Formats: sequence, structure tokens, C-alpha cells
Amino acid sequence: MTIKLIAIGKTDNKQLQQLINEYTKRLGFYIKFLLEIIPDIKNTKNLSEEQQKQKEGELILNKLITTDVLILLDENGKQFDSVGFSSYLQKHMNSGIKQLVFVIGGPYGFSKDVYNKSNGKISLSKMTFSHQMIRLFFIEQLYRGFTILKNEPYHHR
Ligand SMILES: C[S@@+](CC[C@H](N)C(=O)[O-])C[C@H]1O[C@@H](n2cnc3c(N)ncnc32)[C@H](O)[C@@H]1O
Repeated sequence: MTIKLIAIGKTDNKQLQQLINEYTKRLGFYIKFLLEIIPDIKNTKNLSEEQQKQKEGELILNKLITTDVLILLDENGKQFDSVGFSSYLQKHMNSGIKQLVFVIGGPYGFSKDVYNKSNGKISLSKMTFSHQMIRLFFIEQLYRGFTILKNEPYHHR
């Protein structure tokens, strides 16, 4: 199984990007992982929040293939602890799917079309994180999840 994480907009903070690169590299020892960045939409000043979400949603949905399982990162999604999240990953791997796609929304979240197309929602916390920072937090949780599955000493229960 491949895990893909789709996010919108380049990371403009160098330190954040360095950490994302570091955890992406670590995660790559356990699973084929792809981070796909959709370029920021131009001239958002002329768009309403709804229009921006709609446009971002179209770009997100265009990236999917029919066999993908689509999971949204969303404050109102299902919450796990890290061990529970590792079991969630294992279940997906056991199910025989080819690609598990997680998506981080833009600054205003997701369009209705993206919600309708999704197979599930997960939340990292009830708090809201920036669409830039959550990339690092989530990639670290993926990495942590695999170290748990492999009984490696990164996670302290
Ligand atoms: C700034 S937040 C958008 C907040 C917006 N109010 C909403 O309704 O989603 C940008 C993106 O970061 C992700 N995000 C932020 N906090 C999150 C959390 N606690 N759990 C999961 N995803 C989160 C989501 O993908 C969200 O679409």
C-alpha cells in the first residue's frame, strides 16, 4: 500500500520544511509515502471563502484515482491515540487497498464535494492547526504509527 498526503500551498517556512523532509525520510523506511503539494490558488482576494474552497476542492478531486481511499484531516473527524492510529493504519494495509490518501484542507477547510467523496475523517485534536503546520504533525504521527507496528523504541507507552 502507498500512503499519499495531499496538501495545498508550498511550505514557506524553511525550518518547518526541514522537519517535514526529515520525517518524510524516516517514514519512507517503512512505507512508500508521497507528499503531493497542490500549488496555491492565485488571486484569492477576488474569491469568497466558498469559491476558494470550491476551487481547491476541484484540484484535490482531480488528483484522485477511482481505487483511492480518501481520508480527510478534519477537526471534527474521529480521534485516536497513537497506538489506535497505528492499528487504523494496519487495518487499511490488511484490507488490500492500493493507495490510502489523506488530505489537508486549505485555510477554510474543504468544499462539500470533497466531503461527499471522502471515505472518512480523522482529527488530530479538537484544536485547529494551520494548514502548514499540520503537515509536520501528521507525518510525525504516521512515522510514530509505523514504529509502533514494528515495536521500535520511538514511542513510549
Ligand atoms: C486552518 S484549518 C481549516 C479550519 C476550518 N475552520 C475548517 O473548517 O476546516 C486547515 C486544514 O488543516 C487541517 N487541520 C487543522 N486542524 C486540524 C485538526 N485538529 N485535526 C485534523 N486536521 C486539522 C484540516 O485539514 C483543515 O482543513
